[in-house]
Parts: sequence; C-alpha cells; structure tokens
Amino acid sequence: MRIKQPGDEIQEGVHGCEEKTTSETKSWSTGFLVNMESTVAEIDCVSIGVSSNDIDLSVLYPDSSSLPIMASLSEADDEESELHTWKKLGFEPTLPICLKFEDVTYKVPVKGEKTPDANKYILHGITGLVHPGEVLALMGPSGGGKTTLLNLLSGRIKLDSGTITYNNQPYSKSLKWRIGFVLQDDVAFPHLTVKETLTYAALLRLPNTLTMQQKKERATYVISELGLERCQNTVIGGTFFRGISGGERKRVCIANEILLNPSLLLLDEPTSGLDSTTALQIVKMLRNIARSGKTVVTTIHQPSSRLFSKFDKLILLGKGSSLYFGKVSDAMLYFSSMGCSPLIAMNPAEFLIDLANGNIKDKSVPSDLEDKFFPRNNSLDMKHGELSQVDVHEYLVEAYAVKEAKLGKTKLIKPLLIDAEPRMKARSSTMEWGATWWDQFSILFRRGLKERRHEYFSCIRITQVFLTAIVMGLLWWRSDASSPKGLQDQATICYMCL
Ligand SMILES: Nc1ncnc2c1ncn2[C@@H]1O[C@H](COP(=O)(O)OP(=O)(O)OP(=O)(O)O)[C@@H](O)[C@H]1O
Repeated sequence: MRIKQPGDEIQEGVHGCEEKTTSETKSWSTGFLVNMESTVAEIDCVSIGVSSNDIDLSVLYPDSSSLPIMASLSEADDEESELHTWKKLGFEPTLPICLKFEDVTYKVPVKGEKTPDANKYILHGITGLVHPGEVLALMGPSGGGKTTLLNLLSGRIKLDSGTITYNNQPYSKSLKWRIGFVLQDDVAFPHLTVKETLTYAALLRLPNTLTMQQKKERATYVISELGLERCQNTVIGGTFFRGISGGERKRVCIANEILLNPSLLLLDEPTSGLDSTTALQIVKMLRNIARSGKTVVTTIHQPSSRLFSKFDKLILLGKGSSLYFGKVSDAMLYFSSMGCSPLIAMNPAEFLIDLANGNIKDKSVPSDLEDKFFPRNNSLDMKHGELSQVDVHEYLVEAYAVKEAKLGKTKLIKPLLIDAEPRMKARSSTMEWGATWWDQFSILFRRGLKERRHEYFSCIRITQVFLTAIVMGLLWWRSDASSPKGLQDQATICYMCL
C-alpha cells in the first residue's frame, strides 16, 4: 500500500466529489457495515507491515468531512451485538474499491461496412471517479451509452481505449466476485417465493467455507435488511399470474447481489417502471448500501428532484459523450455558470436530460453559443427556433472538454491510495467459491422441482398422464413377447414410455 507521498495532490473529480453523510446511514446496519479502519489496517499489514495507527486516513479521504463510512462505522463499532451477527453470518469484511475510469472509449463495427474504419462510437472519452461510500449516477437520454459504460465498468465487455482501474489496479478475475451487477431485467423464477429465491441463491453462490446454516441465515438477514420480510413467502410472479410488486422485485434482484457482499455494486436502471415513492426508497437503500463501505454506480432515467438529490456524483451522458462529471449538487451551478438555466420552474434532472438531448426550450442559451451559430442581427426567438440539437450537443461537449482541460482533467485525480492487489490475490486464492458439484446438483434439482411443481402436480397434467397410460396399456394389452414381431412391439412401448 502506498501511504502518503510527499506532494501527492488529491483532487476529487472535476468539481470536487465529497458530501457529508446524513444520519440515514444508521438504518443500514450490521453485516454490511464495513469496518473501514480495520480493513485498511489489514491491507496495510498485508502489504507493508505497519500497524493501523500508522495509517493516515486523511490520505484516503483528503477532506475529513467526506468520511461517510467512517462516520457510520464509529457508530457501528459501539454495537458489539451487530458485529457478532456480522461474524456469525460469515460476512467477510468488504475491501473498499475506488473505481476510476479515464478517457473510456467504446466503438462497434458498423454492419455492412467493409472498411476497417467504419465504426460506430458508443462512448467517447468518458472520465470519472467514485469512492467507497458514494453513489454515482449515470444519467442521460435513452441511447446515451449508460448501459454500455456500466458493462465496461463491470468488466463484462472490453474497452477500446482508455483505462478503468479498481484501487489503481486493472480488472482481474479476482475482482469478479467483488462486483455485483443488477441487470435492468433480471431473471427470477416466477414460482419461487422471495425466501426460496434468495436461499437457493445463497446456497449456490456463497463459498463452501460457510456452513449451510450460515448461508441460510445470511439469506434471511438480507431479506430483513432489504425490507422484504412482508413478502418473503409470496411468489415472484410472472406474465400470467401476480406475485410481488415491481419495487419488491427490484429489491429481490438487488438482494441477490448483496448476498455475496460485493465491494462494487453496479445497477442498470433499478428504478425504471416504479412510482416516485418506491423509486426513492430504492435509491435511499442504495445510498445506505454505499454508506456501508461499498461503491455504487447506477444508471437512472427520469428521477424526481428528491431522488436526484440522493446521489453523490453524477455523470451526464449525451450521445456517448460526457457533458458533466462531478457532485450532483454542483451540476446546476456548472450549467448556469456557462449561461444555461431553466427559464421556468423545472426538475433539475429534467433540465439536465433536456440539455443532454440538445433541447433548449424554456432554457437560457449561452451567449457564445448564440454568437457562434447566428449573426448578431437575428431575433432571439429565431435563434432558438433554428438552433439544432446537434449544435447544442456539440457546444456542451466542447464546453465540458474545455472545463476539464482547465482543471487538469483527472490526471490530478488521485483515487484511494490503496495497493489492494496483494490482498485481492490472497483472498481469491484462499476462498473457495460456490458449491461442490454434488451440492449444485441437489440444490438445482430441488429448485427445479419447486419451480415446476405447479406444472408437474397440476390436475390436468396428472389426468393427462393417467389417460395416456391407460390408452397405451390397452393398445399393448397381452402383446406376445415370444415372437420377434411381439418383441419389436414391446420395444416400441419402452420407447414410448421414455
Ligand atoms: N453491440 C452494439 N452494437 C451496435 N450498437 C450498439 C451496441 N451496443 C450498444 N449500441 C448502441 O449504443 C447506444 C447506447 O446504448 P446503451 O444501451 O448503452 O444506451 P443507454 O443509455 O443505456 O439506453 P437506455 O437508457 O435506453 O437503456 C445505442 O444507440 C445502442 O443502439
């Protein structure tokens, strides 16, 4: 681990990235609370052999007001019983992951075009940084590249240029189980109850170092932490029959990942299709998860203003380009400083998405944008009418690039100074993940039976089987096995039965 380098200058994002934690943190307790100090100390001991007292935590979080995790941790430290639960359930301490990405570019070949240069750029030089304890929102219009960026951050797809680092290390296999990914449309078995879903997931995915009982306890624990107790015995539900609500379903998907106690949680539109109150609950829950020492990155579509303010950092994407990265609370300031402000009362998120779409209706336009595209003698209305979305987009991309360049971009951003590689390697080599072959077989068999019990044991199905058996029995009644033809006949019935 690098501790403090003389002259190390730590800067947070383009616009600074810290925010003080609220008391809300308290609700997210026990198992997920990470003892950051001890974690750091452990890392330290592994790599350089000094005691935790030697570590200057201000190096990790230069601004002491930005120690959300620490604040909640000191509270947690007092609660011995909670720590006991944490140990009992086998929650290993989370390794804090500082995610940094710089100039991330991703392109795909255009179908039908033979020339090697015929590529469609999906992301152009996206830069960002998110620390443990923070929630980063990726916002922008549909097709802006949010899911693609999330996929790149999770290591699911390879980037074309740029860098993505996790505690200053590139992606490696040992990181795989530290990253939880909640898909937009996660698949769940419709006939299983919430409890069954999470228990089977725990039995299958948790390491064999935990006992069966510990795995079950962890599933129960996650159910209670995510407020799913009320619906734990309700089936998930599917297209043709009702089960749990949409918000509960999203929470089950999140719980599925949380079971593994990931350090980095990535979520693709966890609030889509939910009403604003339920969406707010989900985001508050994500915030609490983050405050427990995890790094959370989520895409978001049309957040309400209350929900929008719950995020710590924001990346605004428009057509694959970054239009803003920094603190959520600074986003409006940034745009108003360049002359872009709403002319009517507007939800800030709506305003930002409009801008990312190049829509300047009911917004003031920067004077240099007007000057750039229109001669001075044109009327303002005329200008607004003629200013194309492409012009606005190009202007905003350029303005952001200039701003970034002025601030020295993220060359000046120094993520958490943790050389976590030795610890990551040590952990991944000592941990045996997943169940044994036989366990997997028996768990999947039981899960399959439970999921399909309605099909297998339905009246129609049972009647159908009985009728078929009777018909076949009558057809082959007293068939003669003494002749080759009779034997052939009997072979046919064996085949039919199979
Ligand atoms: N493999 C691919 N091949 C071709 N085009 C792709 C590929 N992956 C993504 N795209 C395109 O890249 C753009 C960004 O896609 P992405 O799914 O990242 O957008 P998004 O911001 O998540 O959109 P939404 O909010 O609607 O989910 C889209 O225009 C999409 O069609």
